[in-house]
Amino acid sequence: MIRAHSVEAVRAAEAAAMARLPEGELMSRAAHGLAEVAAARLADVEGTTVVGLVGAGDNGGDTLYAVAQLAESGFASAAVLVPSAGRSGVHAAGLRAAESAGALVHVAAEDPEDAVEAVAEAALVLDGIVGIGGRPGLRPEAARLVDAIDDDAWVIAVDLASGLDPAGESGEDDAVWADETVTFGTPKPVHLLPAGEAATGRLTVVDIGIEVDDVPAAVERLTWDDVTTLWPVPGRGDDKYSRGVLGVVAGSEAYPGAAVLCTTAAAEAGVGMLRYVGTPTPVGLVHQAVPEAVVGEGRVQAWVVGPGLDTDADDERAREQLDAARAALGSDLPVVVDAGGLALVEGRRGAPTVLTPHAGELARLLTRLEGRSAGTDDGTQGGSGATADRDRGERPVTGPARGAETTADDVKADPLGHARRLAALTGATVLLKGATTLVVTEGEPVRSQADAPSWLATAGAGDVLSGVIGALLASGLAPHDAASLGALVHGVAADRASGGGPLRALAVAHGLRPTVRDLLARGRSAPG
Ligand SMILES: NC(=O)C1=CN([C@@H]2O[C@H](COP(=O)(O)OP(=O)(O)OC[C@H]3O[C@@H](n4cnc5c(N)ncnc54)[C@H](O)[C@@H]3O)[C@@H](O)[C@H]2O)[C@@H](O)CC1
Ligand SMILES: Nc1ncnc2c1ncn2[C@@H]1O[C@H](COP(=O)(O)OP(=O)(O)O)[C@@H](O)[C@H]1O
Ligand SMILES: [K+]
Repeated sequence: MIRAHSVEAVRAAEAAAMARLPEGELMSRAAHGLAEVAAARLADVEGTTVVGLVGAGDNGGDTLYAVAQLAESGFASAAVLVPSAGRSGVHAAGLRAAESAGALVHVAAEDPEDAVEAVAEAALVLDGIVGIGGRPGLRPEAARLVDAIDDDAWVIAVDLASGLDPAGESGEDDAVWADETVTFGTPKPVHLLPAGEAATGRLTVVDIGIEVDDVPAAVERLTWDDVTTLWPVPGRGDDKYSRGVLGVVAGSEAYPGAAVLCTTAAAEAGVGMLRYVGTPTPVGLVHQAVPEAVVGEGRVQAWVVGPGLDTDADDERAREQLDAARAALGSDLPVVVDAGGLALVEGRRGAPTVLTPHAGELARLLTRLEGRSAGTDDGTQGGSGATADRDRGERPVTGPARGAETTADDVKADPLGHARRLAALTGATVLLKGATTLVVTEGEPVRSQADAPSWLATAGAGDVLSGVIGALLASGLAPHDAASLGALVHGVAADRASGGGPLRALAVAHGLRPTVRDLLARGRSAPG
């Protein structure tokens, strides 16, 4: 698992490390690690000129020492001092080190043209304008220098790309766009969250000796190794029931294919048994595509409700199916709610729940639930779960924008904030789909998965995802683990099925079995 820590946690760990290490040791380790990465990249880029953009804080200090080391190693190195205070505005000892190593120094406040020219000539740029002490955005004098960076230059962000919000909460257009980020001690939230991930580029973590293993993470990302630990593997004593039965209420006369995609995915993910509830056309298709599935209601350990569900359909079979969907939502069983099922969510359930909206669905659901919470309804889910919620006195629905409309663009501008709002409103695990998929559960570190190729943005891919997560929930995984592990394996299966080319959702579903097999085999062959 990759764990990112908040700025506060990093500062506390840094203070603890500084108390037991000689003065300047942490910065020296950071600068050394940075210079080593830069030297390795210089072997690959055309040209050998390195320019460090140096801001007022310790991020600029790291950069000055790295420029010094690169100059000593024989690279044509320069520092461009960004602050309006010029020389006196940057890390003094770092500046002395850079100058005595032979690096050129350009002071933007004294000769802006000369500074811009120096930046434009660099084959490799170290962005040391601001790090974890930075506020989002770039000041005009910094932006001018950043604009001068050559398109072909390799840009290494020092700790994080300047201009980004270190917490990754607010997006920022005015930031350095790095090819690569060299960060110190531990990743920061911005590196893993949609607001900063693209501008971060490749991420390298340099160990500087700060200790954060026991500190709760702010953001987590599951890696392939986690599949070995988390994936439910049957044992000798298991049977199909003990492994978990999944009920799927999906598909409709309007969207029958969703039922095939969802049940195929659950079967490919290795669920113990599948029950399917639907209308005649998808029932026929599921019979053909997934002969393992048993049609009709019965005892299950978890439900998937919603892929391809047509909540406007009004014939008798459709009404029966919608009744089954509402009963699942009103039950005390774990449920994955996707697509059409989201329209049936009335607020808190008293049982484990994973909501899997994309940005538009999340916006619609928030608008509806927050509109309701502005009125008299207490927002709890109908059925037996609602009674249980009220009896336990769960808190009423609250939200910052009660009654206001939320749009898909609002969600895209602040995915994490909106996913958190829906999680707070419903008590559910919210999986917000996108290039980076977020999994938010109150009281848990946010999980962020970015395993899939852009080709996965194709119709039906979400139906497959809900089937995988349903299979994991039925086997007993907690919603937070089921959702994030499901997103990881779905993304890896998509990547393998794509191989750099077009993808269809059914291929992702069929890729699940070999993907899980290979990820588990990888764990078995790993040393230790
Ligand atoms: N915390 C740690 O464990 C370590 C930190 N180190 C480095 O120290 C950095 C943090 O240093 P600081 O706390 O000095 O903070 P920064 O260097 O990140 O930035 C603070 C300075 O930048 C200015 N500033 C803030 N936002 C700005 C903006 N948008 N445009 C222009 N200027 C802006 C502030 O006025 C302040 O002078 C880390 O990112 C890392 O690079 C390393 O030296 C090693 C260890
Ligand atoms: N740009 C992208 N890169 C990678 N994955 C993406 C991208 N855009 C969407 N996805 C993924 O593709 C899937 C699309 O699901 P969804 O929008 O529900 O489609 P559908 O409703 O047609 O099944 C989700 O798993 C989502 O995370
Ligand atoms: K930086």
